Amino acid sequence: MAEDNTIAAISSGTGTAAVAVIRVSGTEAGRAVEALAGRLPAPRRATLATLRHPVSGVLLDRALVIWLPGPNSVTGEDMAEFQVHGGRAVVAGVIEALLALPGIVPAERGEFTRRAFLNGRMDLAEAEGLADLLAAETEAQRRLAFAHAFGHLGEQVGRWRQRLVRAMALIEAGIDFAEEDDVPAEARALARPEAEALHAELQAALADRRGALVREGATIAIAGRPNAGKSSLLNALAARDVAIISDEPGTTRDILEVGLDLDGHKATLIDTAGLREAEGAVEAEGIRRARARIETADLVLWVHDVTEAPPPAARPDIDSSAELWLLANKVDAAVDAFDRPSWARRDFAVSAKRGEGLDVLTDRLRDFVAARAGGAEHPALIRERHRTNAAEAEARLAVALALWDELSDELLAEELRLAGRSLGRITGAIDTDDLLDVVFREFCIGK
Ligand SMILES: Nc1nc2c(ncn2[C@@H]2O[C@H](COP(=O)(O)OP(=O)(O)OP(=O)(O)O)[C@@H](O)[C@H]2O)c(=O)[nH]1
Ligand SMILES: [K+]
Ligand SMILES: [Mg+2]
Repeated sequence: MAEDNTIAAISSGTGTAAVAVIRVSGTEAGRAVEALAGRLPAPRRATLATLRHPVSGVLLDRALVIWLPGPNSVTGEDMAEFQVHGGRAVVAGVIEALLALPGIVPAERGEFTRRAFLNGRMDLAEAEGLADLLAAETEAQRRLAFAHAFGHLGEQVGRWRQRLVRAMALIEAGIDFAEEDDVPAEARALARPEAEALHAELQAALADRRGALVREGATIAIAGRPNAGKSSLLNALAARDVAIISDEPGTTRDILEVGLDLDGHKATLIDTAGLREAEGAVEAEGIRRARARIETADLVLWVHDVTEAPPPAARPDIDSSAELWLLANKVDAAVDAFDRPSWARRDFAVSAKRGEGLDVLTDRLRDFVAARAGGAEHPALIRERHRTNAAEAEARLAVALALWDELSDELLAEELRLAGRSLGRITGAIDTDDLLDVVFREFCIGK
């Protein structure tokens, strides 16, 4: 699929650097190299060249030039790469020179990757993984993104579609060759286990929430009564003076968020308004927001001021299915022993003010996030788009399985085909030709 324009852009980010990489992709890439460097170097060899402006002849830079003829290039098109000195004026001069050539335009955001996808150099999920790789901030994010950028989801979708194709092949065989004797009558019965297995696999993949946890990070909400020391804890864990702390109950109203990197795992720590009967409209709104945010958290740290009373025996009144940990705070001021109340999964004796117990807490937080996000195999569905398509396929299969004995062969095959289309959308490929291949390969119909 050839694009009309040849695109050019700096690929190494803006700002001064030792080296800047300028990439060109499209049919004019070769001519662009000739125009600036005076000749086309041997393919795939970094070659030192003097670059001049093609119109004015002005000297631009001495640079490494790499000529990458398609289709075996990242985009699938002819490409060229100029590694120039990374000054702003050098980069601007080379780009200006490139754009002065006919047929070369500035690349749009993501356009190199888009062309790579259109030319079949990568599937949609890989393109998304590449975007994640560029955005990765933590080690866990980098690993997941790397897997996805190099085919992890595509391979999984391929295996799912194979199951569908086998099931459809069996059913289609029943349709196309209904008159012939040597096609087993139980084709439909043979197809069902494939559909069931796929359905179960999709359900399991949809139940796996690790992708969002790694990409967006776990949300850890700090909750408790006013003045328990929630904001003090946020500041202590973030090692920054983020939240206002005071001895006045009801200090925090807005939700405050800080990002934590817990040994390579991303987490978002949230400070919330103290929960009580509000004394005014503003505090009431703060409490409403706090409750809403606590509801969706992956973990709730319930901070309790032990100088006031022992921790409550009854579960705090919050709407959340997340694990609740009890933080008995201000142990620097009171050290009475207490039994862990039954609602608390874990308890920690801490002093947000003096830092006592916070190392242990941080270690357990890291374990929590690592256990939730980790696992032998990387998660498959890590974006809402993946989930939507997989959920569509899962719903189609659920219908097909529920009505397996009632639907005609045609309708049953159609349901499965639609499930396959939903799966195909995940990688951006909806091919159907493989269907007949499987009929012949697996079923020996022509015999
Ligand atoms: N002695 C002692 N005092 C603490 C500790 N943690 C917090 N405090 C004090 O408790 C008071 C309230 O602290 P905050 O961090 O503002 O409490 P909060 O839970 O955020 O309060 P609200 O935002 O009003 O709900 C302040 O005077 C803190 O200095 C602690 O570990 N030990
Ligand atoms: K306070
Ligand atoms: Mg506060």
